Amino acid sequence: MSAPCTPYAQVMHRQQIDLAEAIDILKETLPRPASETLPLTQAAGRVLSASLSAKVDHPSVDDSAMDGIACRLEDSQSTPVTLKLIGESRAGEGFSGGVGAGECVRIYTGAPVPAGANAICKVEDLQIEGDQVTLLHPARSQDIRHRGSDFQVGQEGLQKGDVLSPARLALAASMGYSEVPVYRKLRVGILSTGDEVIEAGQPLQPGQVYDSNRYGIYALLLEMGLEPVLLPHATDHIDEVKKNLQNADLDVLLTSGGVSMGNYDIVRDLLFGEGEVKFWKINLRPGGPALCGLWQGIPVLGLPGNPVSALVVFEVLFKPAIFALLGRTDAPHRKVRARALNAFKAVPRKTAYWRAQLNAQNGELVVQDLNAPLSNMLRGLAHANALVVVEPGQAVEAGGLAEVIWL
Ligand SMILES: Nc1nc2c(c(=O)[nH]1)N[C@H]1C(S)=C(S)[C@@H](COP(=O)(O)OP(=O)(O)OC[C@H]3O[C@@H](n4cnc5c(N)ncnc54)[C@H](O)[C@@H]3O)O[C@H]1N2
Ligand code: MOO
Repeated sequence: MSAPCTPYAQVMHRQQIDLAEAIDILKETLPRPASETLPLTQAAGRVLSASLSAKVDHPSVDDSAMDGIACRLEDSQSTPVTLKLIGESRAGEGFSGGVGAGECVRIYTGAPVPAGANAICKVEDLQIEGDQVTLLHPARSQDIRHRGSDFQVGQEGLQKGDVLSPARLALAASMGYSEVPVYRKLRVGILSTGDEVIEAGQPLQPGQVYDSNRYGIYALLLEMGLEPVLLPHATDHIDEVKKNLQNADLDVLLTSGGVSMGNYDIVRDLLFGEGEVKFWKINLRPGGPALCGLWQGIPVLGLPGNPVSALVVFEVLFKPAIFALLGRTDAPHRKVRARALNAFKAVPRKTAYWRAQLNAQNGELVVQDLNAPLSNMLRGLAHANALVVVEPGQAVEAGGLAEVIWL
């Protein structure tokens, strides 16, 4: 096979950029998703595309926090005291009369507090005989939940960019919404390349490698609430890549492999030759050769083929860019400082992300290397729950404090 032309040659010495700049450029390259309105049962995990204000007060009336009786506070402070039972207030159906001096009304949790009453005594503190109710302990005004004390009409309860967690979906319902505006899921294509890369489960010849990237990327996309579209794997021929992209109807394309300095790095050649390159190469280890651009109007992020590089670039570049694009109100990563149980090396001119285990030990966070430093060593990443971030020239010594992304 003859080597493909390499138009990258003119730019192979282009300056590398920092990760923060790459995140910004990628975000600007990605399309902002449209909104859609979904019923609450279909909106779990989606991102709100507009803020939601309460349509009602909650609670909608002053109601009881306890099953018991409602009475006047002033009648019930020196106990035991006996009051006259004059009626009942049930949740959904209040007592229409008022509570006067020496009187009380049976009440249940969530039922409206009748006019005249301003305290509740719970049933465990009562002796009830016919219409005579003896309070063994004083009634409490704190057991009344006031109208609008959770939220009031017009109050903003959820913000544009909030991810709809179970509790947020429940809040949307209690604010009066049966459907919510959310961003559409971006359709993200996954295309792995490489003559030596074969489908998992097939017999492996020497020199071949199973396509692990497509499954790691697929799961990461699902985890982020995006729609993965698995495209057929392409060998190292630009025409095959183009054929596999036909009619794919994608918002974004993630490729794996073919972005480095080899003669057969065809994703690089496709973007330099027929597309538009936004950036190529980041001051990052692993994942330095990552490439971003447009091909036929589709934003493309070219992930390096090395399995750890592909997944780490997704985590530290693609994920923050998507969060920024959607204006998500949560952070893409939890960042902590932890005591290093071993040294973590710095890499010249590059920010390094070392795969590690983060744990709590004797009241502090500690972090330990997984002894799988190379970017083909998936075993390390698979057992990591953290990435230790080491800036150039700032190696972390054993016993020192490390910056850690908690995965
Ligand atoms: N002369 C240079 N060579 C390399 C450089 C460099 O700067 N100068 N960078 C190295 C770095 S860093 C990385 S990372 C890789 C990235 O290479 P590519 O993105 O071009 O990927 P490939 O060459 O196609 O593959 C690299 C490696 O990964 C394996 N691979 C590829 N696809 C998959 C897959 N889907 N699942 C599992 N494994 C995969 C492939 O067999 C290779 O072993 O370039 C370095 N070289
Ligand atoms: O992206 Mo590479 O990991 O630095 O081998």
